Amino acid sequence: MERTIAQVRAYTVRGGGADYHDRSGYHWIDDHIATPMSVYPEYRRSRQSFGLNVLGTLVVEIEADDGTTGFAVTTAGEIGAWIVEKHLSRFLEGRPVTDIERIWDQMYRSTLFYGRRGVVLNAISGVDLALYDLLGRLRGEPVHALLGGPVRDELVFYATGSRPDAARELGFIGGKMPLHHGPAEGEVGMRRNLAELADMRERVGEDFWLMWDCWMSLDVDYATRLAQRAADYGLKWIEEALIPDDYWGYAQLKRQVPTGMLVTAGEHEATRWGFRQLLETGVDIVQPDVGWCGGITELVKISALADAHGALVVPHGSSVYSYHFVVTRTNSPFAEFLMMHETAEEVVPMFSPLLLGEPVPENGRLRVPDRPGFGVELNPEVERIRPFTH
Ligand SMILES: C[C@H](O)[C@H](O)[C@@H](O)[C@@H](O)C(=O)O
Ligand SMILES: [Mg+2]
Repeated sequence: MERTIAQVRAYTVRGGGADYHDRSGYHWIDDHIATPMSVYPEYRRSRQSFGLNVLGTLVVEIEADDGTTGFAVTTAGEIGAWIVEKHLSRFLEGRPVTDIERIWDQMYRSTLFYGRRGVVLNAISGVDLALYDLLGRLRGEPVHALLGGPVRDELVFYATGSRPDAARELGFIGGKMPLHHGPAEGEVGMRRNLAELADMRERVGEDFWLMWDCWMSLDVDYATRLAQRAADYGLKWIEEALIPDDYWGYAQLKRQVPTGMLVTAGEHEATRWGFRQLLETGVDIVQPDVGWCGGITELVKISALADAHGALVVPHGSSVYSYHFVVTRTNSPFAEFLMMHETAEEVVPMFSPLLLGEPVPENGRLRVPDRPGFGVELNPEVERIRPFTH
C-alpha cells in the first residue's frame, strides 16, 4: 500500500552529534589545525574561536500516515530547522513517501534564489536522508538494499585523527592527520608540519597509508612545496588543500604534485554541478559528505559522474549515512572513520551520544547492518528542541 507523508519536523541538538566539531574541553579536532582563518593569528589556536561550531546539529523527522517515522541528522542547527519547517516541508506533506526524486528536485529548484550550497544543501540532505530512512523502515529493508545492494561483504576503513600510529594498532588501513600549520606560519610552520609527518612515518612503518587533511588552508604554491617535500615520507594524498571555489588551483595542484601522490577534495562541495566542476580539475578522489552534498539522492549522481571521470568517491565521515552508500559502489573501495575520541586513541561512535545502535569498525572493518532504514535510533536521553513549527 502506498504511504504518504503526514508530517515533517525539525529539531536542534547541542554538544556533539552530527555537528561533531561542537565539543567542549580538549579535543585533537580543535587543537591548532590549519584553516582558511589561520592567516589571522588570533584564530589559529582553535577553530571554535572563529565559530566552527555555531550551527549545531539538525535532526529531521518524517512521519508517514501510518505513524512510521524516519529520521536523519546533519549539521545545520536552527537555520536548517527553519528552512525545513517553513520552506521544505510543503514539498513533502501529503506526497507519497516514494516521491524521492520529485521532492529533491522541488527542494533544490525552490531554494535556488538563496541556496545552491552550504546550509541550504545541508537541510535538503537531512530531509533526503530522513526520507530514505523512512522508506527503508516501511519496506523493512536497509538503505543499502534500496540502493541496489552491497558489492562487498564488509567495509574497510582508514582513520582520521591525530594518531595514525594508534589507528594502525586498531586495524585501520591508513591514518589521515590534520595539518597544523598553514602558509602564514612560514618556513618554521612548514618544517613543523614535515617533522610531524616524518615522526609519524617512523612510528607507523613504511606500508601504512599516511595522508594530510589541509582543511582548505593552503595556496597552490605552499601546497605544491608541501607535497613535494612530503613525498620523501610517502604521503598518500593531500586533502582539501585549497578553498573549495578555487577549481583552477586544484587543476594546477594536480599537475604539480609528485607522481603517485593523490589529490583529494570535495568535503565542502555540493550537488552534481559542483562536483562536475571539481572532477574536471582532475582530482583523484572526491569526498562528498552525504549530509551536506544533497543527501543520498545526489550522492548517487555524484558517484556516477566520478566513475565516468575515473575518480573514486570516498565520502567524508558521516557514519551510517555514508556506510550504506559505500558498500554499494565499486568506486568507493574504502571508507573514512573519524576518530571522535579526544586523543584519537580509541574507537568511539562518531555521532555519540545522539544515535543508538551506531556501528563502529572492529579491527578496521565493518559489516553494514541489515536493520531497516539506516539502522539507528535517536537516543531519547539527548535533549532536542523544536525551535519552529509550521
Ligand atoms: C580533521 C579535519 O580538520 C576535519 O575536522 C575533518 O572533519 C575532515 O576534514 C575529515 O576529512 O574528516
Ligand atoms: Mg577532510
